[in-house]
Amino acid sequence: MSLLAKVCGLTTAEDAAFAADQGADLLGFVAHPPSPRHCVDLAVAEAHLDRAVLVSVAERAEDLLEVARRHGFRRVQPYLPAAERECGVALLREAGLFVLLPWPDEPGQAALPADLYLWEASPAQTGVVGGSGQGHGMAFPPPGPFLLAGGLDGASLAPRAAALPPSAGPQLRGFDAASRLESAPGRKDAAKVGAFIAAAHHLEHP
Ligand SMILES: O=C(O)c1ccccc1NCC(=O)[C@H](O)[C@H](O)COP(=O)(O)O
Repeated sequence: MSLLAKVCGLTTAEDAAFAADQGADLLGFVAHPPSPRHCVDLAVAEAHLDRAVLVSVAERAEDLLEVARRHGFRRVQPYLPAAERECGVALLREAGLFVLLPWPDEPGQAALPADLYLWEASPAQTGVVGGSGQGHGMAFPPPGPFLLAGGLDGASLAPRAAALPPSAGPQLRGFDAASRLESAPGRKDAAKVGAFIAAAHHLEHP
């Protein structure tokens, strides 16, 4: 079974079209103004709704849902305050959205149900929410199938997959990368994007 490639932090129609043409399975569009990968015009995602993911840092799930509906997103990656997370994720799933739930590599998280988890570096480690370009210790695996993220690019997929804890390997469904695929903050490098997607699709499921 081929593993998935999610290219995250797309900000322009050109970069999104290139990643889609290269065969990216999922395309992430970030709604978080402090990020260099904030997508000012989420309408660019509307040409790719078959694989677009709304990646949003929001205080309330209702706000995220409103943005998702306005643009037609069918998948969301919600970053919600801890107190909102359980109810918010339930609300988004009840609304029929596919939830790719961020799972930072840190202890003590509630095992909320989700369609897929995104195992990424903890903000306590990186100092930022979401994309940081930093890997993590892979010490606290998600409770279900996941995409592995955190400082990945085409060259690092195979060694990182090989270093997964044995219990986590069977749950690996693919990879996500953002900042190490850039030529400048917020813009993707075509060669790096192509190499990442090819490497993900080349790997066999463990
Ligand atoms: O990429 C961002 O700047 C970002 C900002 C706010 C929320 C989420 C964000 N990215 C989410 C992702 O899915 C990243 O691709 C993932 O954490 C890996 O990032 P990177 O280590 O930069 O490859």
